Amino acid sequence: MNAVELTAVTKTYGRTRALDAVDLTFDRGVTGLLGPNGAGKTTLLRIVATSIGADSGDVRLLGRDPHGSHAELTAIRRELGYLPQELGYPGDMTAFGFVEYVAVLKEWNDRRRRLREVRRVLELVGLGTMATKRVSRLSGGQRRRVALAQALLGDPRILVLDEPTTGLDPTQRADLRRTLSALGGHCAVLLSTHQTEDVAALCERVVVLAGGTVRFDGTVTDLVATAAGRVWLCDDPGPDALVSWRTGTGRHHVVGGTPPPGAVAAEPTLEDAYLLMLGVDAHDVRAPA
Ligand SMILES: Nc1ncnc2c1ncn2[C@@H]1O[C@H](COP(=O)(O)OP(=O)(O)OP(=O)(O)O)[C@@H](O)[C@H]1O
Repeated sequence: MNAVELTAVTKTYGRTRALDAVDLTFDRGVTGLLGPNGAGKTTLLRIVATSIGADSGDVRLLGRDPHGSHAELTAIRRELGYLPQELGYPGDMTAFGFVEYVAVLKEWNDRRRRLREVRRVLELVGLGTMATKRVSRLSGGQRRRVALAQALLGDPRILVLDEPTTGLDPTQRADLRRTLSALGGHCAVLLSTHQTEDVAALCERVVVLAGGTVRFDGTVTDLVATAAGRVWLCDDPGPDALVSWRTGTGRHHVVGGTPPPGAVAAEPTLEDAYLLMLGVDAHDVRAPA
């Protein structure tokens, strides 16, 4: 049994088909979800987080049906952590107060165990010394880490993170990568991001979504390999490049098209492979509802 099993999952908002017959399974390990704006990433994550239901198809989480009984849904949610794209903070709570509030909602009824767990997750995200600060007085990156802390309560078996690195500085991103890679040893970590370098640095597996369908599902190495021989460094922008730009060294990084004279083959990055796979207009490709 995989921790997450999605079969022919479809979700439509009005005339927009956000997900179109998606089949995916996730188990232990860190999976990165890439895709342009409007690809369906948040919709997919919200379905896995039991925040919304699919219109059709089958969703199994830890072998259970989230649309089954209330008891089944509660059992799933006890083992699930979710960091939404945006999180509101009620009132003028401290970091500790906010995470404890979520712990109460998650039915951590034993006060001593609850306080210990809140301290543990705040330490885990590096906010141990900030616990008594009001959330409204924290920086954007610190607030994002408070949001992450609540997702880590109870050491979940499924961890759903929607753009977790937004607002984090490089040191905090490195810390987050260390935390998530450790969690991936026993937990299905599913994260969406626009940062291909985070996926390249952290994820064993990458899923590319566009127009509500899965365009790629495999290892980062396999996705990068699809760009082999299609990326160059040269003095001029490529005449028919998919995309090219002048780098800090003064040479042009050219992705796709025919190599200009004097071009030297460059080692492709995950971002190059992603751009080549989707093309520049991928966000316009959408199945009609
Ligand atoms: N509540 C909603 N009502 C109407 N349309 C929605 C709603 N939520 C999402 N959509 C539409 O569904 C499609 C998929 O949206 P979704 O937020 O899942 O994409 P995404 O890949 O997460 O995008 P982004 O990278 O911009 O966050 C988009 O066309 C979006 O406009």
